[in-house]
Amino acid sequence: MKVLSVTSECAPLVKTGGLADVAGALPGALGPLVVDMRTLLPGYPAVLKAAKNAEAVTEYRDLMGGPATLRAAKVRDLDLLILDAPHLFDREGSIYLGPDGKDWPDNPERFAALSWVAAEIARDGAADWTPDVVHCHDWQAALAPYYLRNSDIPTILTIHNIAFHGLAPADRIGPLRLAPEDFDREGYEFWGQVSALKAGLVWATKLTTVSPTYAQELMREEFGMGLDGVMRARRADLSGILNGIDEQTWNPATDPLVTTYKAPRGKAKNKAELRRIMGLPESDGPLCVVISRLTEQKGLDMLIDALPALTERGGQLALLGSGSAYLEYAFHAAAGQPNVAVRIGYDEALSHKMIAGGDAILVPSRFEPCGLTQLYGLRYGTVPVVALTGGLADTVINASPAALAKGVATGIQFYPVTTDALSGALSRLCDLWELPEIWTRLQKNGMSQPVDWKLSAEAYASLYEVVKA
Ligand SMILES: Nc1ncnc2c1ncn2[C@@H]1O[C@H](COP(=O)(O)OP(=O)(O)O[C@H]2O[C@H](CO)[C@@H](O)[C@H](O)[C@H]2O)[C@@H](O)[C@H]1O
Repeated sequence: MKVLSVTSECAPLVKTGGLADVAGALPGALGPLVVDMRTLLPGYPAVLKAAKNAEAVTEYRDLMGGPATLRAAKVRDLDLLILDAPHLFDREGSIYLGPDGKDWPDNPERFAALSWVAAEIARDGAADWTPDVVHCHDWQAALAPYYLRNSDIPTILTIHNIAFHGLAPADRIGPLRLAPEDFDREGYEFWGQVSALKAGLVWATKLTTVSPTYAQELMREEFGMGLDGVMRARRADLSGILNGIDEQTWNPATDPLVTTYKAPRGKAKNKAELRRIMGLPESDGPLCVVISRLTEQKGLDMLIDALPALTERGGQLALLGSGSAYLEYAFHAAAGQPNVAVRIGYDEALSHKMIAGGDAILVPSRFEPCGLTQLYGLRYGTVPVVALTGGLADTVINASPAALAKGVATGIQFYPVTTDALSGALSRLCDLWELPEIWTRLQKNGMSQPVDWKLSAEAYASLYEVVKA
């Protein structure tokens, strides 16, 4: 089975969020299932630098406004096809945002070009390789199923986050190589604009998202971001396949970035080190960590108001994140308290030290397609405190009296997703922290819960067989 994975980011080469982790881990997870996956990725400067010996395999004279070259390279264990299009991708800084912090104005063209080339590879092959299935991720790759609409090549679109639609004004229909007759409610039109994501949702052979609960939520108005009707119409083709984590990178027993451990007591050194790095004093309460993009989705504005429920019981917070100016400012201000430490920025190495050194990890998201940091938390014996939504609902077993009695709980869930309920969850956390036997049980249960890719890779491999048949 040959599968072309089409993505705008891929760890460890280029990452802004969880999409990169998934795109980077899938090929390795699918290898043992005899799936030959190649990854089509934009030729950002960091990618071309990492793939210095990339070989040119196809030239395009005019790809959305300039010439481009498709290059093939192997970087670490990833088989890459890199779209080297300097007019679209040779830019320093963020891969999606210009220096003004706003989307690059030509983002629609940049990722339409990626999708167009995916369709070309699917039709004509590249480097003596032709995929059986095209697996697209998020809006950046969602035009590929549309460009392949008149072929019998099967496509899968995975929704990592339905909040991002890839909208463009209607006057871009021509430049984006779209057929004007499909600009309607049944097609890629969304309230008078072009929606790349909707095109994929309508034309892909199958749709997936990254947890079973989010698959159900997407069909509801509260979560569908205006596309719940499309999701309901495609209900029969939609499934939820839970993300796993890459255990080569995230394993407390082998992680080179932390003092390694196999049992919860091994966390003590990491906790002391984390306190030192973050400048936090000794304290009796639980040390909670957050590693997150700072956006509305992640619900961290509620955490600012709920913090007293933690700090008044001796608890501490260490937060690493970046994003909205308002939240960055609010957390800076919160860091004035002695038991709160905040790092604004993106720091992969620190994120490992935080997961290893924290007692608990907080993920109070308003919606969460899957969520990866709670999975890291489980693996590292860092008890997750999560909102009851999406993949957070599917991956954590709430410490209810019944689950505690049975000895199966792995964390704390709260609902509704409000400041009061989050405060309540932080109080429960402090209660459980004061019961060391139960606390250690939670940690051990989490550490032994499978969070790797095995089952999910099998689910993707079966889906590839279904669409290919
Ligand atoms: N400041 C920082 N420094 C270092 N590392 C940082 C960081 N901020 C975030 N990260 C890392 O980025 C990743 C974020 O992944 P998540 O799944 O939590 O959310 P995201 O919303 O980006 O992903 C979307 O796609 C993924 C993948 O499908 C879904 O799990 C998720 O629900 C969906 O919203 C994690 O690996 C995290 O450690």
